[in-house]
Amino acid sequence: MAVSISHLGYRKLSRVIFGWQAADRTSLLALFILMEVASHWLWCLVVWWRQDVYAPYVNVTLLYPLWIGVTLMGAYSFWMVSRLSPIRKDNDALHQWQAILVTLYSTYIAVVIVVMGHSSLVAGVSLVGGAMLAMMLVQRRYVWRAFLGHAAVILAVTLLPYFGVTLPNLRQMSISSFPLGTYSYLTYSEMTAIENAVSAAALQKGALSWDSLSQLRYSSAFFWRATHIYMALPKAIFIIYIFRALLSILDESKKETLQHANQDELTQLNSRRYGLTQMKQALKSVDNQQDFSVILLDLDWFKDINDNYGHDVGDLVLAEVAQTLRQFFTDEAIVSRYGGEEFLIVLPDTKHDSAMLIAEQLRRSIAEQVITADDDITFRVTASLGLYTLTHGARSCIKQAHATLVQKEAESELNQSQKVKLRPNKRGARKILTAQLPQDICQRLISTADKALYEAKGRGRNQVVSANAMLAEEDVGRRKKQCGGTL
Ligand SMILES: Nc1nc2c(ncn2[C@@H]2O[C@H](COP(=O)(O)OP(=O)(O)OP(=O)(O)O)[C@@H](O)[C@H]2O)c(=O)[nH]1
Repeated sequence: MAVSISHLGYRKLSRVIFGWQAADRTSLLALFILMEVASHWLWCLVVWWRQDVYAPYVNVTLLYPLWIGVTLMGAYSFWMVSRLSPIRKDNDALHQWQAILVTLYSTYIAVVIVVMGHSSLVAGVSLVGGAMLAMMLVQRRYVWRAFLGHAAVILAVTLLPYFGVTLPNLRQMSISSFPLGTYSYLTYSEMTAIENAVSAAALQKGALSWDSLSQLRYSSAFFWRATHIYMALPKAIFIIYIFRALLSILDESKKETLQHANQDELTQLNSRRYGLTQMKQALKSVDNQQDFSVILLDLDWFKDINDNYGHDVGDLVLAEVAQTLRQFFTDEAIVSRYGGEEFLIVLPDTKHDSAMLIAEQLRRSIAEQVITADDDITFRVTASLGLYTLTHGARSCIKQAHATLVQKEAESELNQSQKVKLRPNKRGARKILTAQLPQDICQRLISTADKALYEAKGRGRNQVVSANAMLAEEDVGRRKKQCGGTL
């Protein structure tokens, strides 16, 4: 459990704590319990010390066993703080200790609440807050069981007096005037009723005067309410503070995870998966009159760069080319690292001729770029590019062909169901309504661009080849029939 000065600070400290091993976090829970128990011990000390003032409302005879119990729990928590870290490797033992710690603490706090006089404030904070804090630090199933046990105790404490069971309570009252003539044993409910009456009397005029305030200060009502606030409020603030830290850490780690999933670490471009997701979305949002272009770019002889200059230099080249791509394109283009030294560029709403022009300019920019690996090593790289533009005409043709296919499938499904006298499948009918572009349309576009890229490599590299032009050279009749040859 090493926390250095540099860790101090809300976020850093929380990160360190949640990064700890289970044994250290259990020790930390024991430390929190120790702190709470110490505050109870202090309360016992003050009441014992000022018996002269508090004797009218505190049953001092019961204070001693409570104080002993608090001391024992404190000693146990203290021992746990130092005991747990060394057994970090023994999982079974650690889990046993965690179960014992949460059970003992739940029992302890339930007894304290009963003996000090249960109030909804203390019971609520202990029940919910204690469980929340413990769940962040130790095995959740133990805390859940302890929480249920604790809830049962609170329910029992609330109901038992109605069945004539009197629970031991530190609260007592000796009143020499109204409403009782002499000291008398009162139940917890009777005492709180009197305390409420005293408070109401003090507040009768709607505002608290100094006289009534001092009258209240020395009353049992004030003492016990102050006690409950002392027990519950710091604990509530502390737990909410820790919970806030946990949530902010969760937010940060969610952001980090998303970034890792969506961004390629080396090039800082979109990852392949995120690039494809964005491409799918872009394809959905282009309107009926817009063309959609896809470029696949692959660096030439990249293996040689790795072999000649080393893998680090290869990485540097990838990062520099990625930088060129970022500078070259506007935000509308979707640029992602598709594979090792392959990049996918999606240009929504871009016609074939404009896309060819862009691809050619890009090829030239990369070829002109001088890579400086070390002070004395400079070289250039080239790239081959394959381009395919899905024209709006081809797109509606594909949609239509796909809709026909889906309809045929649905009809055959319907016939099949009627043959075996099954109820027609509603999904089949819905398919017809939602049929748009086929699910694998992105892969089809990319593989068409890939064919053009392969052709560019075959033609000697460092050039742009259009898949549309390649397809145009193929059998026109077949292409017309099938909406663009290979697609
Ligand atoms: N440094 C580095 N190399 C990578 C990375 N990813 C893939 N490579 C390497 O890229 C090289 C790709 O080699 P090839 O597929 O033969 O391609 P090429 O040498 O560029 O040849 P052509 O594509 O035919 O021009 C392989 O040696 C991979 O190990 C990476 O992230 N960093």
